[in-house]
Amino acid sequence: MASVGGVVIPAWQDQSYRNGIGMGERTEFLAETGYTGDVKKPEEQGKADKTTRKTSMASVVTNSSLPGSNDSLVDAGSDGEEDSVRVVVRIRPPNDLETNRKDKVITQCPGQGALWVDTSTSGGRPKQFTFDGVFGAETTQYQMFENCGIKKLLDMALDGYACTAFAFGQTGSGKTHTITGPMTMFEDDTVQDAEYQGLIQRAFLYLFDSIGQRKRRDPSTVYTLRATYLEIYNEQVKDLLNPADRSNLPVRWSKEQGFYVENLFCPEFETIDDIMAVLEEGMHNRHVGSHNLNEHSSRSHTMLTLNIDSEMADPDDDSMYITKHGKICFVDLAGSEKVKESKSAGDALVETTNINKSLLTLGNCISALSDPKKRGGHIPFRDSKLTKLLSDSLGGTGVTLMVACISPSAYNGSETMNTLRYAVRAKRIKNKPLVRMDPREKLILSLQRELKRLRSENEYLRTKLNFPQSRMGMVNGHRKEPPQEDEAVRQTLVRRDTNDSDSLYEMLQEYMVENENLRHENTELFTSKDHIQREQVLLSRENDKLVQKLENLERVLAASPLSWQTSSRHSSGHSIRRDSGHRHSAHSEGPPVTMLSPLTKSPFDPREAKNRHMTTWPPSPELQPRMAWRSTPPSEHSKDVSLPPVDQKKGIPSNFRQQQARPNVNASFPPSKIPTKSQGFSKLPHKGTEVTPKVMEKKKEKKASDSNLKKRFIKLEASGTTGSSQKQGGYAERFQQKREAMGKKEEDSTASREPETEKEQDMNIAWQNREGQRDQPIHRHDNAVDNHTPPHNADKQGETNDASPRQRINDAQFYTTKDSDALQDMNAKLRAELADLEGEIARYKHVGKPAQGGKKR
Ligand SMILES: Nc1ncnc2c1ncn2[C@@H]1O[C@H](COP(=O)(O)OP(=O)(O)OP(=O)(O)O)[C@@H](O)[C@H]1O
Repeated sequence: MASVGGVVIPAWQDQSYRNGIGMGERTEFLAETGYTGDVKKPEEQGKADKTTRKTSMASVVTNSSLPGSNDSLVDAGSDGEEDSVRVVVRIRPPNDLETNRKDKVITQCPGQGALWVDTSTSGGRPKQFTFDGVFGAETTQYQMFENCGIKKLLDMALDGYACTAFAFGQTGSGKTHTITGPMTMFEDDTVQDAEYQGLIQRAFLYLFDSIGQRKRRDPSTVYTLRATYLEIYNEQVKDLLNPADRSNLPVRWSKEQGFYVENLFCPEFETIDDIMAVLEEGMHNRHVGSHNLNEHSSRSHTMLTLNIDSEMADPDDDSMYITKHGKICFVDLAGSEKVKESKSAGDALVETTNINKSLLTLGNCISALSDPKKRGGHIPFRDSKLTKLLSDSLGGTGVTLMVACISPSAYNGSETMNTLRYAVRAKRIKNKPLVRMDPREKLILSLQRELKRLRSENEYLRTKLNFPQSRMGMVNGHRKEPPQEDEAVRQTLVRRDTNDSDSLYEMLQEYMVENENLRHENTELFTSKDHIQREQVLLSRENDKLVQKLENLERVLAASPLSWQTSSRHSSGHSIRRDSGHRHSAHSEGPPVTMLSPLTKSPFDPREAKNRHMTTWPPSPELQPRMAWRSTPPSEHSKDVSLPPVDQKKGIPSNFRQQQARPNVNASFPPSKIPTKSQGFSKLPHKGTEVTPKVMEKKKEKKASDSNLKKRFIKLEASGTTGSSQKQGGYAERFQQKREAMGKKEEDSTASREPETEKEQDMNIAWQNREGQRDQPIHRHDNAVDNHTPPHNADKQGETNDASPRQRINDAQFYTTKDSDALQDMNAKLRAELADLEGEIARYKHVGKPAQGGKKR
């Protein structure tokens, strides 16, 4: 970007030809013309620079985002970004007539897109304009092509956009010279100097060169070029490539194409010579006349359109081919003329009237389109064939470059001002460029992309929720074709004849059905995930309560003489003391339940999920010992299960409960899987090991004062009426012995159980950390539980359940059915444990009551 004189031009024109005056000359010019109105002080200019730079930068960003093969593919099917019509001005050199008259030159171009026009001769004040580029009288055809922005348009046409370059201005201002080169080039075969070639010929060369480069980059891309050449003469459309048929071709409208000319001859060409021949043919056939202002005056508007179809493999899916229909249209408008100046008469007068009429309509359309208030309203495109055919280029989905051609002479001052006013308005017109594709193909492409995204989302959710993998291509629960076949069919269909609309329609339907199914399935998965989260939070909470209750009971029992008494009754010799090793479930013949303390905090507490990051099986090392009782990973339980039907009321899979249920809890407790001391349990600082005989004694003393149980124990002790106490001595004595024995055992165990390996140390540290978290107040989770909101979501301020799908997927990784399995199992285990303890207590009550009441047999 460069900035001179308060005007900034976009980068694509920065190296443009400068044929204007510098800053010094500017002052001189303004002084000469007596103009002071718009002169800015240097500091004001700085501000203006910044403002303009901002706008221009935005424009550059828009420009650069549009072309480019991959970007445009991404944009296909979606609304394009708004893009202003580009307007450049070209000033022709004074002609012989003007030179002879010694007309005053009223135009100056200081560079950077600025144009000053001295209208003092017609009583006006000097005017300042800014365009996307201003090209002075010395500008060569080459410089014009390189810098006006046409190259950008050609690139975009190759990318599938509809592009239009047109020249407008008064008669004799140099439109034809700019678009095709001087008319004499086509009349006199001797004048074939490449130097005079206009934008069209240079564009042809550029296109062939670009296509060659693109083909080298991607040999699979196929380009097809076709051309049409028409003129609008006296409001009638004529085919310049089919001069034999001089009939008036109808202009029609269709939803897909917009306005188009019916029955136009549209030859395909493959070489640069062919297309040059097309141009020459058209130039020979167009209506040209002569009048006072121009010896070779165009009496019609001409349109040369190059259709560029490109078929290429979809970069996202090799089997899919995309056909884009880009085009570049060169429009050489007939010039407006004042009849009294041109002295037209007869047929020429009719021509002039028609030309002026259509140009007036064009002007009205431009005015309406440039006015934000009128833009959404009626635009009078239908008032002329010219505006009908230019409707897509103006305010449509095309990309447009306008070259305003003007004379430097003061004699043509008012015409020049008219042209420039239209140019200023045209600059305000916004288009929304879109890649042109077959609508069905475009839909297929967008459906394919959505399908791909939904599939990966579906697979991801299934993995995270531990559901069986989906079978791709399911339609209403039934596969239509195996995947390979599906691909082959798709490929065949895509490489179809364009008329094969049935195949396309079928394919479209299949994609739509599959996408719909996937969307539905994904919604169900998300719902399931939410319910799993809620279930887990509730389960975890219940587990905590159970553990708490269990601990209380155990502590009471451990501190009571009953523990000794009861354990002594068990032939197995297992103590209910947790650290004594094992304890049989009261209700099963299964292996003994492992120590309770490691479970006092749910290892799968979803409320800690954020810190855990346990997303795969097997779980993280610190969790493995506590999960070792599982003989098989949960995924194996559900490996062959298809996606469970969803309970509509609850929104969770109807067999979700069954999946989680463990009919025989102990059946999944193989003894071999019980964690041993060598697995790092002996050092775990659970409450059992913390309760040393001394502590227990203190606790016992404290609790004894207010515990009914203790009162009963005391009575029992005093009476010494129990069978066991009679057999083995007094309660207090036995209890003391037991405590001593246990304390010794624990000391031995602690001394001999220094961590042996690094892994074991890590596990112990991990466990200690977990135990540390355990002491955190539980109520920090309760809000989340009560609100039925996953706690980690609740932590985030202002975040609700309508998070984006991606966010929801990310959340899902912490809530798997593995976690639910573990929580369910633990719950069952804790309940069994509790029942066991309650059984113990009941037994005690049974034993204690007779002693109390003196009725025991
Ligand atoms: N930039 C230029 N450099 C040199 N000569 C030019 C330039 N522009 C125009 N001319 C000459 O001026 C004359 C008129 O130009 P041209 O025919 O292109 O005008 P026009 O705008 O197409 O007019 P009309 O609307 O009547 O067709 C031609 O002889 C042409 O060669």
